[in-house]
Amino acid sequence: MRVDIENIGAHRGGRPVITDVSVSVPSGTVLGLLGPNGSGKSTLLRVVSGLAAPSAGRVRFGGTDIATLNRRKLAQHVAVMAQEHSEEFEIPVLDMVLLGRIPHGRGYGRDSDRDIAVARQALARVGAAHLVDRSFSALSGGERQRVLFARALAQDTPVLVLDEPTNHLDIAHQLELLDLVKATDRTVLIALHDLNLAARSCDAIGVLAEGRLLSHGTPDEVLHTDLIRSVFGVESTAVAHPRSGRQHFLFDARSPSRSDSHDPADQSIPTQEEITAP
Ligand SMILES: Nc1ncnc2c1ncn2[C@@H]1O[C@H](COP(=O)(O)OP(=O)(O)OP(=O)(O)O)[C@@H](O)[C@H]1O
Repeated sequence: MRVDIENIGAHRGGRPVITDVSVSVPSGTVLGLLGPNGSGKSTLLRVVSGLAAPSAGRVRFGGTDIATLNRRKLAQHVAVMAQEHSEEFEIPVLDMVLLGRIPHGRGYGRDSDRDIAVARQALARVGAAHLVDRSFSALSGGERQRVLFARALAQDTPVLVLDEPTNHLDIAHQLELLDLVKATDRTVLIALHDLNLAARSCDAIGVLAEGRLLSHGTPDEVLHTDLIRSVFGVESTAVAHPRSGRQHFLFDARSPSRSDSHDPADQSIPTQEEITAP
């Protein structure tokens, strides 16, 4: 299902934090949102998932303005994995994942055998089948992230909105989650902080800075050392990955103009030879 974000503006705390953002995500593709802390990624994702109303513009799923969908219909279209969530849910993991099935139910009552099968399958897909009988509140941060991702998968929606879903995950589980995201046929919007993981996992990248979409395109089109310097204030070196040939960034130092350090040694940027020397 195609997602169209059209001229979105959004306020938080009475202040404009998103200004005139337009971007389309073709059906079945992954859009990665990158940008410094506070650049508006979560706010934009809240608007796209219908959790917050925009102050301007509209979001369309498959051509339908999401403002016209009731809560249940919306939840049948989009599953959200938010950045912040209550840490102390004293409910079994299976029940937590079954919450994702509510939009498909006919009302309150027993979960169907199919709902339970879908929930168990989702837990297995994220490598969390062994956690099924544990209490959610007794899980580690990374385990909780995986269970919440399973809940989003179990919701079985054509659109997935994931706000920094790799938080707390060890590197193996980061790669596993992003590979699942990449392999899914759903349309995915995902906020990430790791530029290299984003380039590896996303079909397109959108870079937000101060609430505006500064750049949008394929990872190779968007990510380059000048953009990383101007948006993140970091000097970097692009190298070709020895096996995949894919562009990879090495982060060398904060840009001198932004660095807190006055020691020139802290700001020296290694040469290509220094980086590639064995
Ligand atoms: N509840 C709130 N009330 C007031 N202002 C808020 C609120 N939440 C966020 N903001 C402000 O809105 C702006 C955008 O925040 P947002 O969380 O969307 O950024 P982000 O790019 O997701 O940041 P991060 O990378 O740190 O998660 C920031 O200036 C932030 O301080």
